Amino acid sequence: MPVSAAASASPPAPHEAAAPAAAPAAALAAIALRDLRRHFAGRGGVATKALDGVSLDVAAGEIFGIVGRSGAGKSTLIRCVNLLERPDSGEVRVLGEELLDLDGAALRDRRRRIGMVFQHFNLLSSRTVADNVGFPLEVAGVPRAERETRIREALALVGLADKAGAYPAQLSGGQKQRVGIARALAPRPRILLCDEATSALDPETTQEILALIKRLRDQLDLTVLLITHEMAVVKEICDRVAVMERGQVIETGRVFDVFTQPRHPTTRRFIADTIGHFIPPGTVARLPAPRPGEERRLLQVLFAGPNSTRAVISEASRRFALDLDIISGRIDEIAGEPFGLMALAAYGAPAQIDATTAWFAELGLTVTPVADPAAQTKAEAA
Ligand SMILES: Nc1ncnc2c1ncn2[C@@H]1O[C@H](COP(=O)(O)OP(=O)(O)OP(=O)(O)O)[C@@H](O)[C@H]1O
Repeated sequence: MPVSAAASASPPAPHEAAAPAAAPAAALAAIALRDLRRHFAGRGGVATKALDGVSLDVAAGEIFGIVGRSGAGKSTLIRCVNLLERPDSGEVRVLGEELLDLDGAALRDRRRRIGMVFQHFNLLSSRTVADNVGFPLEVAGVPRAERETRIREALALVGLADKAGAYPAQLSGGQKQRVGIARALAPRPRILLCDEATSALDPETTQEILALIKRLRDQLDLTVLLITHEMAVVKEICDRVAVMERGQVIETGRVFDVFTQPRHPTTRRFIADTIGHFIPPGTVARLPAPRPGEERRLLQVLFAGPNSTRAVISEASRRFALDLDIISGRIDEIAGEPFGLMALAAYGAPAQIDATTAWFAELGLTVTPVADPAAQTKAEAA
């Protein structure tokens, strides 16, 4: 079925967040999933809905992350893309072709365009690095001379040209994962699926492997779909992200937009875990008390884009006749774009503080109230 015809007949992927311009048209999607459902029979006859109507488009050349807690359905979803897992219903279009319509030799052939990298590397311990990398080629019947060329090529791509004769037990975790990636690349795929590829690695090695995946995407023009339970991985390398919960995609969009303007409470929790605690409680304890008739409110302000915060804060103090103390602040980067996170203590009449937060929102700043421990203690005493 031609992709464009199929795309016009299918519903678009739901929950697409801001910046629709960044979302691919289904016709350009390297991977287009529509309404995927996969139920597993559970104990006592209660079915687990591992996938409960998932639709997604992954554009050619992008790194797309799927994030979710354990049991959200991520593994089931990624395994549906190469039909290691067959959905009960839905559509799995990869590189313009419906895979569910294929079987036998045709399906095996199309799967060679989809490489897969695993959390625990899945290397054969009795084989050398070169023989592990060449394994999928051997299975596909690629002649020896061609195999050797491709093995050399794949090992060079991951920086392990000198380890061809080593055995997996002689390698570090990061090197084993590089072998896993070389094995996925040996058949020269167009798509790379990464199933928690860095979850078994320490933070430094994780950074190295993520940088490698990004470089390979650029160098080979790959499309990468990765699943992870860590928003930090998404923040590091993904262009777009989908957040999954209980078999459904609950939010999707450009990584920068999802981080700076999360809409779903689960996404907010994921992001809070990544950005970390922001207002040190000791600092709050040392803040002055509000004057009579005034209120003290703690606010977290996230800003992205052109507004200079310093100018915004002094302007707000003048406009709304209130004091704004900066408690802490930092600049971070998501997908190469800077954003700032600041904690403020606002002192003034409640109506003026409300007007200030409304004005900040109008300027495109994301304002989140933070519980004031002093106010809580007072309320408890009353
Ligand atoms: N083969 C299976 N048989 C029965 N239930 C399954 C099977 N595979 C997955 N499930 C169930 O489907 C749900 C989704 O599982 P899945 O592994 O896709 O989630 P996940 O987000 O990848 O979680 P994890 O990171 O823990 O693997 C879970 O409740 C899981 O127990």
